[in-house]
Amino acid sequence: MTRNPLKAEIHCHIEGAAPPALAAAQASRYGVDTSHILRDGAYVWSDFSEFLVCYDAVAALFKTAEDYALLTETYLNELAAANTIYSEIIVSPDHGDRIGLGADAYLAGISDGIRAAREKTGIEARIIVTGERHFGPDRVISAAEYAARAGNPLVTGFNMAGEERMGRVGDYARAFDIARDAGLGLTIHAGEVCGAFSVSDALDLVRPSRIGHGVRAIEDPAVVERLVELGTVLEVCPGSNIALKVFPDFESHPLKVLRAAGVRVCLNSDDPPFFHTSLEREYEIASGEMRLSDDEIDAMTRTALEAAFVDEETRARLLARFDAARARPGY
Ligand SMILES: Nc1ncnc2[nH]cnc12
Ligand SMILES: [Zn+2]
Repeated sequence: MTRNPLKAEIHCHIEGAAPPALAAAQASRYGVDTSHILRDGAYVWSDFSEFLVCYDAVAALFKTAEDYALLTETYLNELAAANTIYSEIIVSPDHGDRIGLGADAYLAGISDGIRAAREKTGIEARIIVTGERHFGPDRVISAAEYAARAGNPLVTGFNMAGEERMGRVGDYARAFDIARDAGLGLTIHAGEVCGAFSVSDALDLVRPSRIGHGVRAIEDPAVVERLVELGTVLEVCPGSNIALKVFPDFESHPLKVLRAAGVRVCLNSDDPPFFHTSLEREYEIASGEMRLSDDEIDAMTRTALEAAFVDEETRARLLARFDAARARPGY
């Protein structure tokens, strides 16, 4: 019998988790033509720029707080069914604004979805507010200001996603200062589309405890060394990296090498249906294609829980649940 380990993830974009069937249902409800982004039950894009366009078009199909509650609960229930005990969801108040819903209702819907899933399944989840880099520094700063004053106990972190090739990290550093001053955990997409310089810029100018992807640090041993010294956690998303052609195949993906070098890494799904993956599938890839042992995989789950943006009492509870499961005979 194959193992069904306990799982955790700290990097998944909420709109990126929309199953194509749900997006299609939303489109027909609102009378939106999706033939350019959705074909034969799959999202249509061919490179990173097109992926971002497709992502924004899918996001625009969710228009009310109830839509967002449904999307969030659907995703978390699916994670819980795959033995997942913790999830961090990346959300963009800009998307709430762009559809005219407003950031407050957007966040309220997502929070309702989290509470509903927790009640049904026991899964714990938190929200990371993100700025979208391709919307420019002013919007990213506004997103940080919004996160800082949200006053929502589920909002525990700040991120920057989007087009990594736009501007330099320094252009956005002020947003991270605002989020840091508000006590939010910091993470940033870097070293995904751009090379190791982007990771060192992030370390210098943002000083995050985690980096989204970060895998192209592998191109510069000095940057890998810095990640080890600082204990920065890389939120690695192998299926995403292969789908976006950051690396040609799982064989050449650097997860294993980074791990062996002492970098703290964990497994994540990023935008699962866009990349034909799921968190469950990422765990299968780690053990199958990447030949990581059960202990190595469990160590990555533990790293995700150690790096989670939660209060210490919640972290202790999650780690106790994880350790108790591992101690059971036959785990
Ligand atoms: N993989 C990714 N990289 C950057 N921004 C994103 N937004 C959603 N998915 C993303
Ligand atoms: Zn991401």
